[in-house]
Amino acid sequence: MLEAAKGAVAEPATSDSSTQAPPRGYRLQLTGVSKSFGAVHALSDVTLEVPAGQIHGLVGENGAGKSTLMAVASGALVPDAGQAVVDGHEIRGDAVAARAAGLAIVRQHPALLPDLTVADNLLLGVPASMRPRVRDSAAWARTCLGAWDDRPDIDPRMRADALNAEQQFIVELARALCQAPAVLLLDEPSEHLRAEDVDRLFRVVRELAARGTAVVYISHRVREVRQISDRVTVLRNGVNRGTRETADLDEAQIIELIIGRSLDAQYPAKQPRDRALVGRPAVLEAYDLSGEGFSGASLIVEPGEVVGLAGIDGNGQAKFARALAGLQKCTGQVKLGGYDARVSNPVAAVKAGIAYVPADRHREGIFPDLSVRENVMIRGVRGAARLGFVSPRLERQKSNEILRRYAVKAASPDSPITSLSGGNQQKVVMGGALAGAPRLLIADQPAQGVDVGAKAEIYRQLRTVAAAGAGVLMLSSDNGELAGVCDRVAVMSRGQIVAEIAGEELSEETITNAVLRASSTRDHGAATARRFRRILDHDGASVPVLLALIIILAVVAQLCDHTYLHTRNISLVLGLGAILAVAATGQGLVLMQGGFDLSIGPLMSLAPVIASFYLIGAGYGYDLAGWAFIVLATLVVGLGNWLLGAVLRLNPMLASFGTWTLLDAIALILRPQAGGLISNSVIDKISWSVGPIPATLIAAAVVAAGLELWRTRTLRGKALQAVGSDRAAAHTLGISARRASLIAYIGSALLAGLAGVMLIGQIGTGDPTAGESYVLTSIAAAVVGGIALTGGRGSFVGVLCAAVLLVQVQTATPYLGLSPGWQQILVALVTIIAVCAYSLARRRPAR
Ligand SMILES: Nc1ncnc2c1ncn2[C@@H]1O[C@H](COP(=O)(O)OP(=O)(O)OP(=O)(O)O)[C@@H](O)[C@H]1O
Repeated sequence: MLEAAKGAVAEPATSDSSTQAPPRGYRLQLTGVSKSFGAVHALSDVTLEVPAGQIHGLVGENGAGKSTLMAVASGALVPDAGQAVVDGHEIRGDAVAARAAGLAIVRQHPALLPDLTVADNLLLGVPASMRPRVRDSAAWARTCLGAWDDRPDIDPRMRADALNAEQQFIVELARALCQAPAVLLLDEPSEHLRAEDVDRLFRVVRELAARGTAVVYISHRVREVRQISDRVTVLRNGVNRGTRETADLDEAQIIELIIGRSLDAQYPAKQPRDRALVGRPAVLEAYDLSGEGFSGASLIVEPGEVVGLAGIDGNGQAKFARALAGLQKCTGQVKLGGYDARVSNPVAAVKAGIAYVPADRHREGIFPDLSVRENVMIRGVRGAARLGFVSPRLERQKSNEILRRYAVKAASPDSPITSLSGGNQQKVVMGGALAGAPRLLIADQPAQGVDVGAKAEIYRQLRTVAAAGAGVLMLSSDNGELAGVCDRVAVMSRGQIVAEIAGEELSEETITNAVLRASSTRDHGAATARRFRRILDHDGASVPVLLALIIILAVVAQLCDHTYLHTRNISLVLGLGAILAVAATGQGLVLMQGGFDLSIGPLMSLAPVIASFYLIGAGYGYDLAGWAFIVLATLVVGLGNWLLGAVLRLNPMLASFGTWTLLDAIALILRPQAGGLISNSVIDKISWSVGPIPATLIAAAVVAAGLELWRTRTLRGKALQAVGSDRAAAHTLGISARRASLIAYIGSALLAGLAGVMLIGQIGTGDPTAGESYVLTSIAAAVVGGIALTGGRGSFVGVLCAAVLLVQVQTATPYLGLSPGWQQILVALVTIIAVCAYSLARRRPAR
């Protein structure tokens, strides 16, 4: 096994190292593994053993159980029966233990945390013993990525959701490779890679195997499995159908083992176009189309024709196709069926009869909250609608027909789409698009991740749709597939169509030649725009803007009324700003991990209420009891919110609404009306200030800066963001969501308690409603400060600035000559503008 030192990455194989004898014995042993999901038996008594240095192909139809088996091996799933052993360590549903034992997995759908940077994703995804110091992570990540590509176009500071599917996959791959794993599981690794990168992958995999890594290689590309693997295991319906030496099998035999019968032909026969279609206007005429990534591209698709778009990824073909589907702006002329058409947006494109199947199934293809049936019908729903009404009977009938035709393996049509295997999800997306009887079908990687049997069915359907008079534009990184299915293939390079191949000339070789001969580009354009976007995208980008707004507002208010910048007024704004800042920081902590806390305001009220009974100058014992009760109350509330939200899994908003009501009631029982004077010595201590700067603001700044450091410089801080960013991916990486929630809720309650204590300095009495206004303003300040309501990102220093700004907006209105009603209007305006600005800055261009 490669030596992977802390903070280092695996050295690329040298001729010396590759000649070392690999360690003996099985590095991966899966014995008698069974796993069911309800009525679906995903695995039944499967045994798979991979010795050191072996590359083991794992093949089978969609839904055969390959990914489930790998999930058991990697600790993501607990088997119902059987055992998984990685390099001598038994693994049972513990991803961290599997990783520590030397297992690395490259999943079909990369488990990346979208709001975190590439460097953070790499850092959190490797075993603890290999992690560098957090502040060295960017340089370390560069080395990790460099192990895959010596000129990586991925900046470790980019957020994962800014990467395209191929780049995301490369990050997942780099994460696995830099661990120098004892066992490497590759689940359909070539689906996201360009042809030349597949060769590189093979090289890397062979080097790892030569050093003793046991590799499991899952793929539907039988030719690749034959090329790379030493032995091959076939799974069918969750059962191991046998393990053989790969060299003993040819492609046809492997296919036969996979589908249980021989496949007549992978590609359908290309019938000549129906005579009736000849002479009809072209389905698509695109003239001189230009947009981001392509220019001057012209293409015609005749009725009955399947046209392919080939080219090295990043040469404009995907963007050209998206522009035709109305998903990207472009100039030029588009005609559909002989008439000028506007495809300026997807609604117009769909109305014009264009159906688009995206390459990125997870981001744009499936509707994860809907069932299999709903996902099928949502694309082809027009076929089941009469006068705008959808007939449930027809919908059921049509969706069942499509599920049957593509042999979609699902427990029931009403199961959630996310319970389907990756390839079955792709079949649903394709089946739905084809059912919509489009005039022009644009399919980007239509057979991605689909098994050989269903691939053949998809190809047949593409030809059938065309034969019926539609036009098909197909994009694929597999030139063999383009040659097999298309009548004509256009090759794109540097955003332009540089060649067209048709008829007898059309073959995998001619396409590959044309692609390689064309000078290509890899989308490095718009680097400046990307740099600017990265600046905007930075979590701390809000801070200078908010500070500038604070100064501008102060100057304007001072110009309107020269008493505005009076020391007392400054002190008041900063004092109130500090209270809101601490409350909003607590709110931000919870929001960042994907929760919500409505109990902050009422908990703030409780502090002065408790203080009004105990902190009244009645002696040391009373003081001690008062402070102890305040701390205890915050801890109990924090723990309660955590139990309800993270353990009992109640909706966090509803759970904390319950706590809010309860706390309100307790405060009102203790003090039905404001009363009870808190001792002056306590108030004086809280209200202490340095010139116009209150001590509370200094405390708020220390809290914000401390949490900011914690968030950016510690693994716990990053883990909290990871949970908010994508709970499922965080779970896969072995990050405990419960622990992150506990930190967030306890932290939030403690900060609410601190804000309540600060409130004592302002009101000096036990007011049971004093904190009420902070329920919503704490959320507003957190959002204006840049914390995403969806979790995963934001800046605590931004929250501090936003709190001061919001208080300043409220206090400046009389100085600006506005009536008190304007206070709320201005706060609402600032919040809405901030939300719009953040969502624009964080919007990702579709890829
Ligand atoms: N979380 C889940 N809930 C319900 N069913 C599931 C779940 N995960 C997998 N399954 C089912 O288990 C079976 C095996 O799925 P698995 O993802 O292992 O197949 P696969 O061989 O990897 O397929 P593909 O080649 O399409 O990726 C499928 O029928 C799938 O629908």
